[in-house]
Amino acid sequence: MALSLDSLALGQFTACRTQPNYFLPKSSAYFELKFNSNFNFRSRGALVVNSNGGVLSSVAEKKEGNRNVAEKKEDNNLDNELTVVMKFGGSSVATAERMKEVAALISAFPEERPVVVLSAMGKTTNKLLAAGEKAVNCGAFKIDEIEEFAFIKDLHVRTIDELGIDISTVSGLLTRLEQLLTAIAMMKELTPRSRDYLVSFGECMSTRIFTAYLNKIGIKARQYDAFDMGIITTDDFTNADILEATYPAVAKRLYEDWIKEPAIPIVTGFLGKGWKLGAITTLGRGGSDLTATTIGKALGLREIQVWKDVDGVLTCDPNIHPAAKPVPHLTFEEAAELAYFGAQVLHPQSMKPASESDIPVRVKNSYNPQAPGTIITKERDLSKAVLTSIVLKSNITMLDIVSTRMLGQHGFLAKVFSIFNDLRISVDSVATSEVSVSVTLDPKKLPCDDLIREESELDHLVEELEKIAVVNLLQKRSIISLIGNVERSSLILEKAFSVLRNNGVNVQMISQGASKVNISLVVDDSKAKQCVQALHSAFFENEESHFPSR
Ligand SMILES: Nc1ncnc2c1ncn2[C@@H]1O[C@H](COP(=O)(O)OP(=O)(O)O)[C@@H](O)[C@H]1O
Ligand SMILES: N[C@@H](CC(=O)OP(=O)(O)O)C(=O)O
Repeated sequence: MALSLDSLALGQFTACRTQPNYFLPKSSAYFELKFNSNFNFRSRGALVVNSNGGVLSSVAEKKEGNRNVAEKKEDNNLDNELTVVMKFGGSSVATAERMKEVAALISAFPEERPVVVLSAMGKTTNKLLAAGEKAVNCGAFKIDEIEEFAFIKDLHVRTIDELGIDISTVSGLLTRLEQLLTAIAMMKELTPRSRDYLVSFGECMSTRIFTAYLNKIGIKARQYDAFDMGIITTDDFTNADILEATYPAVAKRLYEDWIKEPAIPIVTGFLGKGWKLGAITTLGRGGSDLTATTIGKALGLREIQVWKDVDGVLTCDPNIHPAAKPVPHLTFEEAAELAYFGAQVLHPQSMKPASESDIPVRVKNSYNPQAPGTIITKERDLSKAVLTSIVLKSNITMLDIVSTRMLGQHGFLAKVFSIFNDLRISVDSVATSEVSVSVTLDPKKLPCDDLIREESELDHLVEELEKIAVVNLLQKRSIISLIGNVERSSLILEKAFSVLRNNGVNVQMISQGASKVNISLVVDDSKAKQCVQALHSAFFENEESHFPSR
């Protein structure tokens, strides 16, 4: 395949053809590059080209790893490159006033040149989903009567008025949103693909409004829809995974635009484009965190900041226990376990790109920017660490599966997990004995999108398992995850079981397994919040007990 390669806009290079360690579109080729870019930093990179020699994507990876900004300043004239990602969630951009605060935050760090990732304003995503559900049954001529649609229009038009920018910033999107809701009403159907297109309007509007405001106050900014910027995903609508081809694609687009005319990129969080169908996808609820860490990895930036409405990652969910306190420092592993086992503060997959590129993540409070927040890095000093945080995931289903001795022990576990695999059902935690295995699974992760099908999925799973085992299905359970220093697990368990015993709570399953930082305990939903409060009091507050006398 004759490939004619043009010199990159980034600079001259030498290229050698190799194979990448990730998915490559058909009839394309991958070249390792050694080139001295116009950014005056020596780096190597990768180039994906198609059979006509057209550059599909490229990436500039820093050879020296992540050096701090001060060091790089010595490499003459490096003060023109992007330095950090700043992600602002819905709570941080919920109103015009909040957007002004965020603009002030961005301009408060003149030495930084951020890539800004925004979520939809406030609870717009929830409102869009509710509007879509109502559109299915309301009739094509009654879209205007959907209160959530009216709320969305009013919020965005009012925000534009208060910021003093032109309504044309979002008028086209609002028209298309009404057309989409009408189409959903006519089809009487809201598919996962339509759902993703529907929610995308939230981030598309918030980023356009914010970009227009920044340019109005003299801060040069450029808006990007992530699905047109190189965030390439699987086609798993509502829960798509980022594909490796994203990193060179995003790097190419942002660096080339930055070279042509430096302007702060304002990128839609949460969104991507499926590589096969080319349709808009979303990264799972809270997915803007993953957008931020993905961009940080793609550009090899110094730090990824995730701005929230709390003073960092806390010792538990503040909605469960107001005494929750900020955790100053976490490892990527601790943060990933926290997020996976239910801490809404971070998207479950968001730590992976940051950990892979060893870029620190800082969780800050946009309502209290003076607070230090939480820094998340590869390692931290655990010498004084016992318990770091308590996480609660409710409404979990537990399965006790006892072998009927129809299979030799070696075959029992293999057969059990092959059934889960065949039904595409993921398992959260496992505890096994010689003749039984207990697993927990999150109904929200069942491969279906409604409650009725959820029950039938579970019935099908039990039916298959009962061919080789006696199955006990236990619903309305909670997993309490104790994230901490595994070297102190005996102390953690001794204290935790004392607290739970004093609360009259029976632990139905315990799992520590592969994770070195997480001990999971399964209890009844009805007791879970009380347990978290009592555990928090015992581990993070004064020593006296907070339990009812027994
Ligand atoms: N361990 C925790 N630490 C901090 N916040 C938590 C924790 N567990 C749950 N939360 C909740 O997560 C919220 C912040 O996450 P999120 O709603 O995604 O913020 P944003 O929309 O700004 O990205 C907090 O308001 C808090 O209620
Ligand atoms: N707006 C999307 C994406 C997101 O990450 O939002 P937030 O940053 O507010 O959690 C959602 O609600 O899921």
